[in-house]
Formats: sequence, structure tokens, C-alpha cells
Amino acid sequence: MRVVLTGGGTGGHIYPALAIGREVSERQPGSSLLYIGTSRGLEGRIVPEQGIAFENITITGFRRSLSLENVKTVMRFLKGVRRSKELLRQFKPDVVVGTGGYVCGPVVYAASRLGIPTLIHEQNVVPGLTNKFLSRYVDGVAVSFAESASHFKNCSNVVYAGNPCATRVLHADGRQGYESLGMKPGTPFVLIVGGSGGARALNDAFVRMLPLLKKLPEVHFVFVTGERFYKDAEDAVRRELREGTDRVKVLPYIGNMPDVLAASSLYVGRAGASFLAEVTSLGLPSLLVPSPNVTNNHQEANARSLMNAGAANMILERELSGEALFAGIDSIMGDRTRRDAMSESSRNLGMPESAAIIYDQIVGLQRKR
Ligand SMILES: CC(=O)N[C@H]1[C@@H](OP(=O)(O)OP(=O)(O)OC[C@H]2O[C@@H](n3ccc(=O)[nH]c3=O)[C@H](O)[C@@H]2O)O[C@H](CO)[C@@H](O)[C@@H]1O
Repeated sequence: MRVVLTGGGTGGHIYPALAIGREVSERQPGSSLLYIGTSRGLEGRIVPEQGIAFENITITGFRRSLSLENVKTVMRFLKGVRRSKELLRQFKPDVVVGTGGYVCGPVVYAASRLGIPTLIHEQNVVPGLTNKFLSRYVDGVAVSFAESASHFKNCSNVVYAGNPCATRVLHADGRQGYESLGMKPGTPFVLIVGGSGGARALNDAFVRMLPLLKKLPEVHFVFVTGERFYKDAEDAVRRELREGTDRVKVLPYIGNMPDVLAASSLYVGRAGASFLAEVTSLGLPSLLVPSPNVTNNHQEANARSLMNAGAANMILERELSGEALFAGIDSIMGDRTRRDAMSESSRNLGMPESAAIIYDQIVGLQRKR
């Protein structure tokens, strides 16, 4: 089978596409994949590293207010559609799959104009602008939350499929995770990570809680700062922690996140949908600090769904401080029974069969052609 994958900007859109690609390759060995992204998004680095053919187009997102930039964006969109048509005519895919983010717009739209079957995947409860626009043209929409279906009334084929990142972590190897971190297997550690781009508020709170670490002597910390905040955060940790530095590992980004998640005892981070799919698929408890800077405050909705199920605790960013973060971590890491109960609730929410459901949709669309 020949499949074009597209989606990006941030990890939350890229990893679902990669998980779908992996499912296609495993179920139909010999399949050909082409990923179309932008060179500015994270996909320009991540996708070629996975050995998947990558082509890029130039596109930017719409501003929510009226501006001259939007006129330029329309021009770029039309140029992107022309370039996508060229790439699609060359590659001749059976199906085109989009996982959200600006880049999907021209690629999936071009495919629908050329009569190639198209499927989009939405990660969040409230859909992003691009997927909402595309839903008028595509042959299928896969949603991660059953309640999202009502946002896609334009499409008659909406399937509840979960997030394929949940399948991606099934292949995870905790021992590999420890090895890549240079840590002794079995060492309990908390993973702190502000989404695929890092989060300054979370980084600052973690630095401010460092003086309290001595109250949790057994626990180690893996602190993933995001590429753009790495230098400042690393300097701050070194300044703050004269002793006990061996208990805190500071990294800009983790390439083998599933392995590291499989080794962690607690996830502390943003409430991005793809991360949450991975965390629940592995049955990890979490302490969530939803980003307040996202459309319709959707991360708080994501966090509340885990919290209501007993799988997570939440700290709102406006209430975040070093003390609050430490208290939140201590209340889970210091109480084994509570942690186990949260793990079980988390696992109950996981949907590891997600990629298989999406694969069935792709095959169904290919046959209809
Ligand atoms: C600020 C923003 O717009 N965030 C959105 C973005 O989040 P973001 O891109 O941060 O996405 P998520 O938190 O959902 O997922 C991040 C993905 O990147 C991976 N990862 C992350 C860090 C790292 O060091 N290594 C690594 O591999 C994670 O394992 C996961 O697969 O997309 C999500 C899915 O549409 C949305 O729910 C979020 O609201």
C-alpha cells in the first residue's frame, strides 16, 4: 500500500502520524510511506530520523483576527495546494492521512481534489481549525474522544478511534529507557516535561522546588526542558543544586520518549492529547499542569477527563509554584497505595488498539476507490 502522511508543527500532531505509518508498515510489509510536512516544524527533524521519506511545502497558519498576514496565508495555501498536487501525482498514494496542524490543509485538500481517498485524525476534544476546514472534503474523520463527533457534522464517516500514540508506546522498552538515561534499572524517577516544545512556567516551578528535593531522598528526576529553554534551565538547575545533581537529569528533548515513559513512575507535564494517550496506555499516574495558551482551553478539558477518572491530579498554571509542584509530586510519590490506584485508573482509560482501528479505516477507504 502507498500512504501519504501529513501533519505537524508540534509533536502532538507528528507522533500520531508516525504511529499510523508504523501500523501500515507492520500490517502490510513492503508498503511505501511519504511524509509531507514543513521544514520549520518539528517534523523536519523527527521524520527523516525515522527513515521515512520526507518532502516539505511552505505554509503558515491563519491568525484569528483579520490581518494582511491572512491574505499572504491564502496565497501560500494556494501555492501549497499546487506543490502538494505535484508531489501526490509523483507518489501516487492509495490513501492520504492527515493528523492536524497547518500543513495538513493544502495536502489533504489537494488529495481530495485529485480524487485520492483521505482520512484525518483529530487528537483533541475540540478540533483545530485545519481539521474543521478539511472535514468538508475528506472521506473519513477519526476522533480520539467520542464527544468530538458533534464537531464534524460535515462528514458522514466519523469513527471513534482513540489516539494512535497509545499504540506507539506498546512497543516501549523500559530497560532501554533506563539505559539511554544512564540510570540504574529500577531507580524510581519522575518525568517532568512541558509538551513537545517545553513550557517555561513548568520549568521555572521545577527550578523553584529544587531546595525541597531533600524531603524526597529516594526519588530521581528527569527534567525535559524543551530545546529553546534548555540552556537557561540547565544553568538554573546547576546554580540551585549544589548537592544532589546526580538525582536530576536535565535534557532538551527525548528522542525515545516511549522507552523513557515506560521506565518512569510519574508523569508531570502539560495535558497535550498525545502525551495523555501514551501515559494512559502505559497506566502511568500523572500530575498535570494544562497549558492555558491553547484554543478553547482544551488542555484543561483533557486534564479534567483524566482527573475525573482518578488517573491524574491537576495544578492550574495560575496556582503553580515551587511549593505547589513539590506538594503535588510528594502526595503521589510518597504514597504507594495512592500511586497504584491512580495507575490502575489510568490504564483503564488507555486505548492501545487505536492504530489498528485507524488502519482498518485506511484499508476500507483504499477498497472503496
Ligand atoms: C501548546 C500546544 O499547542 N499544545 C498542543 C500540542 O501539544 P504537543 O505537541 O506538546 O503534544 P502532546 O503533548 O500531545 O504530545 C507530545 C508528543 O511529543 C512526544 N515528545 C515530547 C517531548 C519529548 O521530549 N519527546 C517526545 O517524543 C511525546 O511523547 C508525545 O507523543 O498538540 C496536542 C495534540 O494535538 C494538543 O493537545 C496540545 O494542546
